Amino acid sequence: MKIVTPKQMCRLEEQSEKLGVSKRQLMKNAGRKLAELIDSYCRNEAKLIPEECSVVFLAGTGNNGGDCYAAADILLYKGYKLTIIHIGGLPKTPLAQEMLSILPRERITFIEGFRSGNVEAAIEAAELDYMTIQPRSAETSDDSREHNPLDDLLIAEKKRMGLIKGAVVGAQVIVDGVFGTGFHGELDKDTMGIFGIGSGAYRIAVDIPSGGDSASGSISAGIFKADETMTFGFIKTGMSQFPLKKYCGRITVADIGIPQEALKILGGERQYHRIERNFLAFYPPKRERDAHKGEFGKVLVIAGSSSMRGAAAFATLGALRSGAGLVRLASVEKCIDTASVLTPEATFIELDSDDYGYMLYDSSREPLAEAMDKADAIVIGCGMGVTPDTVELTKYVTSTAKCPVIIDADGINCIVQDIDILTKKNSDIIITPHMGEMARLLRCDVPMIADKRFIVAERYAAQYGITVVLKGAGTIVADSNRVAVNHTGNAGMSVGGSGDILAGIIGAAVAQDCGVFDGVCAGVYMHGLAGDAAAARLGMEAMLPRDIISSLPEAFSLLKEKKNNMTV
Ligand SMILES: NC(=O)C1=CN([C@@H]2O[C@H](COP(=O)(O)OP(=O)(O)OC[C@H]3O[C@@H](n4cnc5c(N)ncnc54)[C@H](O)[C@@H]3O)[C@@H](O)[C@H]2O)[C@@H](O)CC1
Ligand SMILES: [K+]
Repeated sequence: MKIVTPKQMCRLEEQSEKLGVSKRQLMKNAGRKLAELIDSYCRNEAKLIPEECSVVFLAGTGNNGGDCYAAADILLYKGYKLTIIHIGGLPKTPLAQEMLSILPRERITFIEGFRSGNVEAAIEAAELDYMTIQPRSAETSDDSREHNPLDDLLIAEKKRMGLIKGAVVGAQVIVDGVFGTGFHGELDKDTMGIFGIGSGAYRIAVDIPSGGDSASGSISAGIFKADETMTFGFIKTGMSQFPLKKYCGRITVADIGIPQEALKILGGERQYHRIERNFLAFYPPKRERDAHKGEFGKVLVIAGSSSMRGAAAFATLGALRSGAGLVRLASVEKCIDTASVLTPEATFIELDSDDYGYMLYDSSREPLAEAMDKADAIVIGCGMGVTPDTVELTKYVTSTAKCPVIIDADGINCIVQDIDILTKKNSDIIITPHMGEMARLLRCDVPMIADKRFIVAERYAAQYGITVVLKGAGTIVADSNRVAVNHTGNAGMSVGGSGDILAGIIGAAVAQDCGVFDGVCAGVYMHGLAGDAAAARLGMEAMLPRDIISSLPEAFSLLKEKKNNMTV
């Protein structure tokens, strides 16, 4: 499924206008889809008739609010009880103003959900009064107090707040149309307060939950928490990322009539996708009845050290369980002893180690050169340690390999030591950092990466001409002109060892001639799908990385089922 950045969405809307579908029409269509969603929820899920349903729209000053007015126009004639709370002021965009102007004011309850300047002044004055004026003497009775006009304003303000609270608490549906793709910065306290009013209503966000950054997925404090988000045209990139994704609830994509032809405007730029069934049409490659092992790719895994033996075994098993024809593990003796018990199907190349159990460079070159020559994909780094020798080894591999190289874990830490590993490459390179490793690569803090996952992955991929797999919930795969986001996987996979398996699965997909970008996407998706199958069987708490491996057969069946049933 295609996803877009908010900027791309704006360009699509502009182009749509040029092609004859005006923004006004798009807003009307958005309103109609939103009204259909609300109507369907009330009738089919809440099992209520419109006359029993109170729908409260929280409408901001921009076009997101405009969508609410367009929806209200339709719901009103179906018989719904409607309240519109203006948040932040009255509409400012011409389209939203027009949509509001056609609503029959007498049939809708309108509430100002923002303070006027006078009220702000009254509150300030009251606070000042509270802080500076001495307590009145016992003889001064209330009757003798001078009438203060500010008191009237404060009473009116209390009443206004009471009205807002009453409307929200009594609603069956609350619709958040405060901010859409135009949001930036932080929510103000008033808006947060209104979002925070407790209510049993069904909460629908229009386009994106207000307070969310539709480009990056970062959020402001007090963001609207939706049960469902109806987004228009396409899912926005930020909605595929956490924390925003958590606040979207169920996501429905509404077709608002953007002409297919408008998409051509995005032709020359980076394309964004969600990885799903359609994306994996080529995967796994077909197995003919007379196929032999040589047809399904040879993966060379260079991994492990005497203190991290499991990592090498996991990467090897990940590759074997994902269809690779032949898998060779090059590692130190202790690691091979462990891996040969766990993965007898693999073959092994024993490399010399230093006194601490890490691979040595000089003596490894020759045996590796021969193995690299035969490989269709190389996985390097899992549990390898970072020493001057492993740095040299990684550089040697990327500068001489003739097939794609997947650099994981300590392989990435080696890049931190020597960027030549990426600049002097001889073939396609894929790096698979989690956010901590990416932060080390960029010499910055993890929160900086978390806030800008797309930008970071895209720019790093473009800068070095490589494929970046930025791991974490909503893993991003980026090369120089494409970005794909994964949605499979769960928190039970956040255990040491999961990443090694992913590197092996990607190695197998790439070795099976699936193409680098597509193969990487397939690997990321299958890893998550196997994790989901393991979590369903064992629970997120108890599952182990080895269960991801044992769930790979189920994941392949699930993928086949999805393809047969045409589900995502
Ligand atoms: N342009 C179009 O053709 C269409 C737009 N649509 C809707 O329009 C939305 C985008 O509308 P807008 O661009 O008007 O933007 P929004 O409605 O998201 O935001 C409106 C205003 O809020 C202000 N604002 C942003 N952050 C703020 C903050 N932290 N505190 C206070 N004010 C803040 C902005 O400056 C802007 O003036 C979409 O999300 C979608 O819902 C849909 O109607 C479909 C068609
Ligand atoms: K919204």
